[in-house]
Amino acid sequence: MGKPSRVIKLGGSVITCKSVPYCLDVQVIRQCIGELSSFAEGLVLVHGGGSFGHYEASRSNNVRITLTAASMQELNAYILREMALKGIKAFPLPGRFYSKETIETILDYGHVPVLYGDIKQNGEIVSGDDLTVLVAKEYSLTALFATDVDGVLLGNRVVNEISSPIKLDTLASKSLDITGGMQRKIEKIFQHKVDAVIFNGKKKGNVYNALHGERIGTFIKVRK
Ligand SMILES: Nc1ncnc2c1ncn2[C@@H]1O[C@H](COP(=O)(O)OP(=O)(O)OP(=O)(O)O)[C@@H](O)[C@H]1O
Ligand SMILES: C=C(C)CCOP(=O)(O)O
Repeated sequence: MGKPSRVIKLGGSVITCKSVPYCLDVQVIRQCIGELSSFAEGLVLVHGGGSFGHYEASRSNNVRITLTAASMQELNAYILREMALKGIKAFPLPGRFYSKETIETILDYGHVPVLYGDIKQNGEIVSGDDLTVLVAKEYSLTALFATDVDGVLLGNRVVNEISSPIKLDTLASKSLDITGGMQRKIEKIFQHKVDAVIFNGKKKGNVYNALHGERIGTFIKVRK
């Protein structure tokens, strides 16, 4: 069975303009997909919700669940098409259908599984952060998180390495986020005991460098 060799999440803050509803950062999406194309073999790609899923999930109306699911499907379809344009065989796996077996089957057929943050019928949100740490844990991989900041910031400076849970001074957010942002991401990484890298995915070369195993951004060292 195909086993993943790398897992990376392109955060919603990277692939969308997170403060503007339904706004894709097309140039950055193309740049990221171009950079990850050299690592397609064994790759698991996850993406977040940004101003698609977070926008719809934070509105209150009686079709919130429908629109949240639809917005994420729409964002995912865009990512899949851009991957296809680069010749990458990619196949969607909505977060609500996550299973290790499905990932391995998609890999067996020679596709890159593209998982994404999602909503279930009962309204429960499945965060792309959870999916990323689950895959990293299952296959003992380092979870790579591309965001729109250079790493974890403490007093305006990027922390190079974190080896115990920290409480962040949360930066004032200009955008909607219903899954807990950077603080929850770090908590989930420690809860699931996976190593992780948090870096700026908007900057050219960073997705390539992270997948290549270079030290960029913040390294979260959890495993002994
Ligand atoms: N101390 C901090 N260090 C770094 N980022 C922080 C901090 N406090 C808040 N943030 C915010 O965290 C954001 C990144 O986390 P967020 O979960 O929003 O990203 P994402 O995973 O790309 O988004 P999505 O959930 O849409 O996929 C940054 O945009 C930044 O403003
Ligand atoms: C808001 C929705 C539907 C997805 C959340 O996924 P995330 O952006 O990875 O936290």
